[in-house]
Amino acid sequence: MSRPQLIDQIKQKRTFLCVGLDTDIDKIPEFLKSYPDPVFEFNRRIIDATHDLCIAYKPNAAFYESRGVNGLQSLIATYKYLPKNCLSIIDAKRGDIGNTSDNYAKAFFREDISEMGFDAITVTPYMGNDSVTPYLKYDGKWVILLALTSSVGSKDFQYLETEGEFLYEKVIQKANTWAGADRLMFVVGATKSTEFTNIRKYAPDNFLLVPGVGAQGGSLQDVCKYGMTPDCGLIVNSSRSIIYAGHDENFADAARAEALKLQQQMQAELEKAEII
Ligand SMILES: O=c1ccn([C@@H]2O[C@H](COP(=O)(O)O)[C@@H](O)[C@H]2O)c(=O)[nH]1
Repeated sequence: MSRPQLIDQIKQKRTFLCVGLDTDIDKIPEFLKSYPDPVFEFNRRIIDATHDLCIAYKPNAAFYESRGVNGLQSLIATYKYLPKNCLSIIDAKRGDIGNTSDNYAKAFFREDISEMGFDAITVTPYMGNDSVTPYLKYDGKWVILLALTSSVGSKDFQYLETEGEFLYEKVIQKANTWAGADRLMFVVGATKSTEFTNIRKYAPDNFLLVPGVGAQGGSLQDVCKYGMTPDCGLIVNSSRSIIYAGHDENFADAARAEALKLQQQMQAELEKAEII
């Protein structure tokens, strides 16, 4: 999905919500366990219940890889089921030397080889240019680089000062010399909303993938106040607060109700900023 298509989806659907598919087999309703692929069945019902309220889905690779071959089958089935008008993000947080990154890129971008052709992948920046460029070779695919994460541990490295700047500021500036805002996004945690004004100095046009609203307590309103651009520039993810909102046969309805609350708040923010 290109940048203009993404912006168009945000305006049409009046939302910039990403539903995180962090599907833990131990947390899904018991009645789904009789299905051949319970995790896929759970995801399928969540997607059916939310696709008009969001513009992206983000399966987190850890929840699938931890189940070995079965998990990979669930991930592939989920990828294939994702609506084409939603940005598909694999939250894999990969990063390694060039030839290894080439293979991570194949794993998640080359549908002809791996059966998965996600639109975007999250990547860690700390091994530098040659670890990131293999993902940028794929025209039309997005790299979403970790900049300032929602984690408490972000202070350990991302706030280290070097040449008068925080490391996360350097990451954003350097990475923006590798690709444009039509291919590169950054992860910035909603729990860091006070930093958004600063981040926009270095990333005025990039879309930001913002996790941390919902279970981690980040404020959607603050994220919008300090991080929104004339193109919206935000994809706000929520995983647990949506997908585990209900625990019985009605879990998909409960997920929809939570997604709807966020969509309505996002619509209000888009209207306030006169984007729609
Ligand atoms: O800084 C980061 C980067 C990634 N994540 C991921 O986003 C979701 C958040 O899930 P919630 O249930 O809404 O808290 C999850 O997949 C994380 O691995 C993040 O939280 N912070």
